Amino acid sequence: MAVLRIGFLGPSGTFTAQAMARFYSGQDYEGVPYAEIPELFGAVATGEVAAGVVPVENSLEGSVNVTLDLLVRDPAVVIVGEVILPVVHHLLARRPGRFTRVLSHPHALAQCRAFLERELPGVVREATTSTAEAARLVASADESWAAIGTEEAAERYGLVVVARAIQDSAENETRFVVIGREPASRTGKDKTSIAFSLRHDRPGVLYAALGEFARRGINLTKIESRPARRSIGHYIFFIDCEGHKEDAPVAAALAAIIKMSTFFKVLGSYPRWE
Ligand SMILES: O=C(O)C(=O)Cc1ccccc1
Repeated sequence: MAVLRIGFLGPSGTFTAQAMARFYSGQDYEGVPYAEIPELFGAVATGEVAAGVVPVENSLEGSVNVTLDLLVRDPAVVIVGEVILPVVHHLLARRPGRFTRVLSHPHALAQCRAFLERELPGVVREATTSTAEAARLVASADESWAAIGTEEAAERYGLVVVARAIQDSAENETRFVVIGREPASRTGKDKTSIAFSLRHDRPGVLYAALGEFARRGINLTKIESRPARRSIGHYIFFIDCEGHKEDAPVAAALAAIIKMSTFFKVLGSYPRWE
């Protein structure tokens, strides 16, 4: 049988690669790196890869907006799984010394803000598409450049760890989603993600929408609003709740919310990460 091809935010050595390894542990798969999240969604949509792993939210920095926007807009892609991982950042360089520039994914730079202000004041911060891409670039740049990333990236690109665990909070966690084309089957320990926009025609519509979950005793694990990419005042709400969309209480709550919405999409029902 052909090996399962799984796309991930690459190159090798990213946190997303760690998430993929956890999700697919024990399975025969080949990781296919993509430098950009939109490219990876495209590869899943066309079937170039069987599934893909992308970061979606971080406990310090919040959502990865591009992932949320693509989950809403891409009609071919659904969430089929999730992975939550602790994230530990290291400062990587060709050798210890004085640095003039530090490269990383914008979320990694933000998660290490206190360290950078304290230890590397005035050093230029440069955003890259991933932490491993930063390490890859630093490996062939001037010795005064450093990257923030994983230990795997240091090994892979021939860098050393010059400062360990530099993130602002020890509790830093990132949630990744696994995306595919076919919905995941029900396991009994599932979660459902939805996105919707509410009618503006009466007061209290968000309250009413939340009430559909509350009065059925359905636990919410996330709520967030994003601009609907129209004028100010138009939002898309993202809600994750416990249960599968085919469980009777969840199905009834979703049916009620559809009636209040101008836009509604189930992003996926999938096994909860425990
Ligand atoms: O760049 C990476 O390594 C990623 O996988 C994205 C990311 C960046 C920062 C924290 C968690 C995930």
